[in-house]
Amino acid sequence: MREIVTLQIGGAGNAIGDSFWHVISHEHGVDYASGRFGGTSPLQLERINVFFNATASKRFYARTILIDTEASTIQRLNASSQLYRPENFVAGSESAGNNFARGYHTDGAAILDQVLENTRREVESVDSLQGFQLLHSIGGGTGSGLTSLIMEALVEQYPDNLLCNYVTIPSPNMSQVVVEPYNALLSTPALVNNSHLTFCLDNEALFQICNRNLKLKMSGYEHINHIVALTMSGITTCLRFPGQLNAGLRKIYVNMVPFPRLHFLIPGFAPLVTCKQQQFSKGTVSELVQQIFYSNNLLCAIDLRKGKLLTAAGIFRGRMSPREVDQLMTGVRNKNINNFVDWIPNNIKTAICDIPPRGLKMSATFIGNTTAIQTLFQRLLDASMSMLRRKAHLHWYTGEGMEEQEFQDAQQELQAIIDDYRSSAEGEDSGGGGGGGGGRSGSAESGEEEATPEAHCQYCTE
Ligand SMILES: Nc1nc2c(ncn2[C@@H]2O[C@H](COP(=O)(O)OP(=O)(O)OP(=O)(O)O)[C@@H](O)[C@H]2O)c(=O)[nH]1
Ligand SMILES: [Mg+2]
Repeated sequence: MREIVTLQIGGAGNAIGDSFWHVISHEHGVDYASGRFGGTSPLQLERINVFFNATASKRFYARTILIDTEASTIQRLNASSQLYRPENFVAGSESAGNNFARGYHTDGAAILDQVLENTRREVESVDSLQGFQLLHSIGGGTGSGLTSLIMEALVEQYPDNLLCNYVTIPSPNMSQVVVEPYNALLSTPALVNNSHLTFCLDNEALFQICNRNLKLKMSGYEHINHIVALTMSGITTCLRFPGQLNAGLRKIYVNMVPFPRLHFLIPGFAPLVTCKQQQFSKGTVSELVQQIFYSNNLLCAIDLRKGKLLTAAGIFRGRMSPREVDQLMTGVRNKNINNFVDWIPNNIKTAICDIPPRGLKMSATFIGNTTAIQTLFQRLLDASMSMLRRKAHLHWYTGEGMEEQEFQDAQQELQAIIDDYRSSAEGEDSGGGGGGGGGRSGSAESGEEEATPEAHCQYCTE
């Protein structure tokens, strides 16, 4: 079995991680509170070991390390579920206070050894590790600084395994902390140089999805995290259920990343509509295909039409015809040929899994590697540069041992990735080297389970 070890880091990383485990434990028939299997289909168990460990007493626990510089966030999770192994909680004594430097150099560094020790124990208990999945924000001090430190250590200790990051990107709509753009900027070098696959989860877009698409009254992150968890469940469908294209992290890497540096992926999800709107929808595969290419359904605040897709994938769930899905996806590419680079033929892939997510008859998850991501990076660069020019708030960082030069280096790295994406839109050599698309678009085998979606809405209580 090709197992994955998850590390959920900091406040956002742990909250999103918890939502993810909620969603996927249900899909695999495992009770979130007790960790006991109560499922009905052998398909739920066939690849459960990718994300869960089984105990001798037939209970399952999430193969995840829960990490934070402050204890309160992860203590709450410890109390809420037996899905988490008590030894896998790693907490420091004080939050990194929204400061990358404290996450990287002091408060975070103080718990690094324990993180690596717990990780080693999980790695040693599996048959054949495929990689790590790291969940974290880049706005917080722990999510940015400690994660960068952990990534450097993982790359050194496990050079043959892949690192996949699910990164929460800050938005002023969701957080008023002024130094978040600095933390995001300082996270760039580790993400560019050490991550193999980086899924960008932009709070700006998620805020809009809740307000505009779902008309939800927002208080806190609960709804946002649920949408993220549904999307992560979609992305990992092929890893967790048998017979799929992109059935491993490495396959996603090979199919989606044409050059090693250009590994920043934009996820999307459909349907993202209210129950009332759902009543007027025909509920067809064609609608899903249209929706996943709408910028309003992306978890990043970018406009797909302002760039070119290097690669794209659609992961469909529910009972549908693989032929129809393939034809519709190819149709989108043919109709919008100018929005796809012409130097990677067959750069759109599909996969189908019979088992729908809870509460839906059908769903589709999008993964896109698009040059339009420049606008997201430019937003982060501009936000940090306006403060950096005046050296505003810099003393919080230099006071913790950082040099001003580290900001300049990070800025250059962010500018370089913007330039790389820009030149690949123009068809020039991005300088990234290596990589390789390859593979024909394929569709998945059908599973056996009869879909039995429950009669409640994913997004509200209507
Ligand atoms: N999507 C989402 N974003 C969150 C959540 N919690 C915090 N954020 C965002 O994450 C950033 C703050 O990062 P946190 O993860 O709370 O910080 P941390 O990693 O714990 O770091 P410190 O608290 O500074 O030690 C801000 O941009 C918040 O808007 C969450 O549950 N979901
Ligand atoms: Mg925190």
